[in-house]
Amino acid sequence: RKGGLKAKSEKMFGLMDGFLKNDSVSLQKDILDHVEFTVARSRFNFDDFEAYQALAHSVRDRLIERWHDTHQYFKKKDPKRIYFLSLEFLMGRSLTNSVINLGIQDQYADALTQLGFDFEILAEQEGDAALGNGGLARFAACQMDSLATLDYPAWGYGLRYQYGLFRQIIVDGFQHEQPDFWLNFGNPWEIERVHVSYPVKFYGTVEEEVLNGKKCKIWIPGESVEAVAYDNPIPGYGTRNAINLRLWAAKPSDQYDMESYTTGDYINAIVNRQKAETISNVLYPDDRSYQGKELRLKQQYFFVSASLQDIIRRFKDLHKNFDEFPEKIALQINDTHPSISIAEVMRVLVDEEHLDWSKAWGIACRIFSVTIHAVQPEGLEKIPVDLLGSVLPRHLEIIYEINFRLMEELKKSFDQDYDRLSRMSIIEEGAVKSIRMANLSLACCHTVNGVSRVHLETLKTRVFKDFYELWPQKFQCKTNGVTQRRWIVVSNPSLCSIISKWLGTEAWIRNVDLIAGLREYAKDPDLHTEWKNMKKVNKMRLAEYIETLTSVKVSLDAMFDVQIKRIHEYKRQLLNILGIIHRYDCIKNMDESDKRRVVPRVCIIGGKAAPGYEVAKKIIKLCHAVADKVNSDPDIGDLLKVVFIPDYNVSVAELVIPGSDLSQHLSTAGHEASGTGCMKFLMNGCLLLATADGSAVEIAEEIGEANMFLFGAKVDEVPALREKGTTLKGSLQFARVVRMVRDGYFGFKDYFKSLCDTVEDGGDFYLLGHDFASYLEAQAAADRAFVDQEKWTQMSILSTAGSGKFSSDRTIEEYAEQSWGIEPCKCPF
Ligand SMILES: [N-]=[N+]=N[C@]1([C@H](N)O)O[C@H](CO)[C@@H](O)[C@H](O)[C@H]1O
Repeated sequence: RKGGLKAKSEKMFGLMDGFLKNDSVSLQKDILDHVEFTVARSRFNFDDFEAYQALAHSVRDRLIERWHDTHQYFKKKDPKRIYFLSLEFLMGRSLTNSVINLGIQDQYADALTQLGFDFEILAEQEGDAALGNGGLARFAACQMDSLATLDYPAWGYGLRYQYGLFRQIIVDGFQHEQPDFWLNFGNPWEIERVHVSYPVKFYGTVEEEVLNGKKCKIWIPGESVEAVAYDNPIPGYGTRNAINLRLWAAKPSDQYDMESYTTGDYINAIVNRQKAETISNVLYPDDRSYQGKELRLKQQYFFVSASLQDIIRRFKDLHKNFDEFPEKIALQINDTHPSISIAEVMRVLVDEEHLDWSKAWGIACRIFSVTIHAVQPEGLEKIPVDLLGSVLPRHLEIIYEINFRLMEELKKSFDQDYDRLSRMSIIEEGAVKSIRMANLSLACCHTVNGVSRVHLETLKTRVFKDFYELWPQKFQCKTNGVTQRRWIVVSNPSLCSIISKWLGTEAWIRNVDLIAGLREYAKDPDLHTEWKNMKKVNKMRLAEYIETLTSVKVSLDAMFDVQIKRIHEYKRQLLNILGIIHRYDCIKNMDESDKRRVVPRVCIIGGKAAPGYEVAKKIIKLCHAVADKVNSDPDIGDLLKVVFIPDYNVSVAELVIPGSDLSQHLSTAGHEASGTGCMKFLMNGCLLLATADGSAVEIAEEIGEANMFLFGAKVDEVPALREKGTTLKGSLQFARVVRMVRDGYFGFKDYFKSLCDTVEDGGDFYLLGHDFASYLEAQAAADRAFVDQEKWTQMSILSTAGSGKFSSDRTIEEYAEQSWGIEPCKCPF
């Protein structure tokens, strides 16, 4: 059989005429072949979208080629693998990133030119894969790019939502949500693996029976759904490695309950089967946490069960003994969303592989690690016991057993300290008895990661204080990072060329610490000229986009001041808008000579509000109401323009960030676990105006506080300030601008009343009033700096030069060395 197989593969290899060719002519041939044979259009008559589809399929061929070679090699070397489980992946577009990482962008650009097409125009045909909400989801995507580029043997696992994050439509300044039919015209970047599918069980009961003299539990499920794999090759940059992001879609299981058919209840059977498919239908659109939604729990267990069945099958292909499991597998769960996987591993090892409990638990504790993205305890997931008991009865039993043994262990250290025991319990007593998924994760995971140094301190001293005092060794900091491939090379090619030119190498794209080499040229006038021109080119592109979308004409000489992120009270977009009202009010009361000294601004805000988040939706409306007033006021002209960019997503970020001069990160200190948008702006030489919160603290250490504009209460000052409550008075300017909104200066007086109430009369939980004065000072400092364009350009260059730490490559290397214990496994050919 071995001989036969060997002969067969030699024959196969013989037939294969080597690797796909990437010269322009070969690419032209492949693209036209896909027009005719994949898109099935005549090669003499096809439109831009069909050209894009054909182009995408020709790129996909090259991804698949590397995907195969990489996985053949992983199989051969059998290294320890990292499996990254995330309920969300915000991938964005794939075309440009793929051809750049494959290293064949120029060849494709030439091939298309020969065929009479423009690469950039075809790239615009692609829709975003928006399978996530915000930072946590994009963090997962950046991680995958770095895992591939650094040649780590890694897999990503998630859900293939039929509908991605809703499209944001703005009507009369109000947000409306539209479903995101992202799969309508197919998805060339995925490969449906009909042969890779697993049954996933739900509901039912748990029976006990004796097997070989040992009592064991049998779960009799009530429903079964089929999980089918869709593979998305993730190419590394400057390497042949291409790893896999395997997303699961729910299909009706092929088990026919003949019962219903015989009774002619056919329709019902079909409806039930369709119900099964809904599990992977839609992404929950809220960046905050979810308490007790049945479908959400089913989504979490669905992808966890399918992923673990797939992981264990792959392990068993090469290994017989589960003692080797922790040597070969590391499991990273992205926040607590996949933490039901801990109970699932215990169920499989104990109930199906018949390992005894402590052996199984020992294995679980050696394979799992978790990244926590939330800061506030109320942001931590809890699942009602009744719900879990109904959907996953055996898992509830297992979690009770885990908790029982945890409590027994804790009693050894904290015998009478019942408050601590109840705080650390995985089971939360109370009105709604619930499972604390974070406590389950902390009880099992060998490593618990915070996403910035400030965040980890908050987890150690507040959120998980009890667990930190018991297991300090588990708590590690892995400050987030973003990939410079997408956030410089793909989205800002002119900056990419400048950096490579002045560093005299492109090696920084794989080894970003080299970017610090720009520091020595920070005052170089030639670099300043090129740098300013690069920013101008990107600002022109952004200005055109703004005019097309909102018909607002903006001046390129103005400072482009940007705040783009999910709309949330703690991110304080309202502080930005109240600052704009103050600026508007000041200009209105200026005489012409004063106006000549005003630094013109274009204030750009963008972001989606969770559909049910009324306060956030009011903030979006207020932004539009202020924009309508300011932009139509002849006294203001180009001194101030306000623009809300609708439907903010990864592709919009790739256009806005390179064209930004100043970006705002205004979270009340202690509320932003990290923030990753700030890192993308930093890489693109955009100056930061920020509170000392999350990763902004580490950014200030890397570039120097003098190269950014910090303001506001510090993390350790906030609790005391909140104590002050009503006595805490905002500045006069603050009271004035809130009054203008409350009095209906921008209209919608009644509608904005509750919004004003959130920041006045002692209700100002996020301290907008307290921080307003220092916020205006920081804004004034930014104005003064912007006037001195050489100073500003120097600060901009030093921002990019100091951004190396915030590459997801550094983040991944830390996870690999300190958490996962994995080594690179580079595909040789
Ligand atoms: N969920 N969650 N958490 C977040 C973001 N909202 O997605 O994760 C992001 C990624 O870790 C953080 O940057 C951000 O501060 C934090 O709020």
